[in-house]
Amino acid sequence: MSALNLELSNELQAPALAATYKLAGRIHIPGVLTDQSAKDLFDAIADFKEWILHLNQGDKLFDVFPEQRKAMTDQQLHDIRMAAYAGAQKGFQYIYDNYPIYDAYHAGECAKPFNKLFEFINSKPFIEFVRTVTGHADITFADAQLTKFSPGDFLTIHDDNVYGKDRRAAFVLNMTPEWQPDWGGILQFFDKKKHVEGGFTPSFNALNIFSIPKPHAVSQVSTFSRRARYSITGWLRTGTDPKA
Ligand SMILES: O=C(O)CCC(=O)C(=O)O
Ligand SMILES: [Fe+2]
Repeated sequence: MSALNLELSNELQAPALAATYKLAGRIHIPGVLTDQSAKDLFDAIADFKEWILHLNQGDKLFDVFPEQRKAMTDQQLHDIRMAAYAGAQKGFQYIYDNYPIYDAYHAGECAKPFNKLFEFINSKPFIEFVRTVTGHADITFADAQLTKFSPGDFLTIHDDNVYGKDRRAAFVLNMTPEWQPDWGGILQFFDKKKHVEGGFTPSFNALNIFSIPKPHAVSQVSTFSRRARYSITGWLRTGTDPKA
């Protein structure tokens, strides 16, 4: 695959988007990349094979790297999944595949096509666009991971607020072509009484941005979903990138 050359659509109306964001604290921006960029990015993601199975066990992170995963039996993988389901009955839980673009980039080992993706989300046009939309003129960099939610995967309610990370807003760029709301994987937002106050269906080439802290979740992808839910997710941060 040739190098990814990503560009923002030139039809984006940043000031109007900023007005919506100011009112709601969140926004769904369809058609954020040019059609060619979105297609090339999707092709790179669909080709990618080095997914890490990413879940928590209580407060601890639990990653299953590709080599370990290949060596596991179906029963072992099933048991891990059942442990995640049991965890979700008690508290905060997630299980999905990821690839830590930000960490890999700074370690000098980012999988080839995604170097360019990381550079794009930290490029002047992208940072200026998200500064305008969010009203946070002090955003200086973005971190990112690639995520893949397969049938059964989910991320329960949380608010993204981590002390010391200086996150100004969260972003999710959805990259699965065609998605039915019945397939789950909805980014849901909750009010103080835990009612669903709104949600974004993952639509292809749409960028969701939301303020922090804001309780949200990714609903479980249905067992009958015909696709996996692919996204690039991360945080728009201020200050000096500690890994740069
Ligand atoms: O994938 C999404 O829509 C949101 C992901 C998320 O909330 C997170 O990674 O903290
Ligand atoms: Fe989140």
